[in-house]
Amino acid sequence: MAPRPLSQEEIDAALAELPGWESDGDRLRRTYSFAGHLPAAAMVIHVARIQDELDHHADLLLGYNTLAVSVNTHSAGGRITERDVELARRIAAVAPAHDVRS
Ligand SMILES: C[C@H](O)[C@H](O)[C@H]1CNC2=NC(N)=NC(=O)C2=N1
Repeated sequence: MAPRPLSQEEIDAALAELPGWESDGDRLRRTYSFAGHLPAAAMVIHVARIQDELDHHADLLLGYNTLAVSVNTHSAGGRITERDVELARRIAAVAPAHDVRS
């Protein structure tokens, strides 16, 4: 069964516990900055492992020292669900180990 889209109140409550993450209503987003390119690239691999574990996959855009993460739930028509919040929480939990600068 497809997960249920979250209400705006549920999204706001989730974002209150996810510093630096934001939403345009249809996606959860955050851009992380790192000390250089290799830390940013290593974060991609770490996020990819989490995504395969959760079977839930964000769009990732790797820059020189940045990684932009943007996620919604395809099976919910591109809306935000608890699966997106769970992925964001997992990413937020590992980010400090990658020398995030902002
Ligand atoms: C078959 C597989 O479980 C689905 O395609 C998964 C994979 N990753 C996914 N990722 C995202 N962001 N949304 C989905 O609905 C989704 N579905």
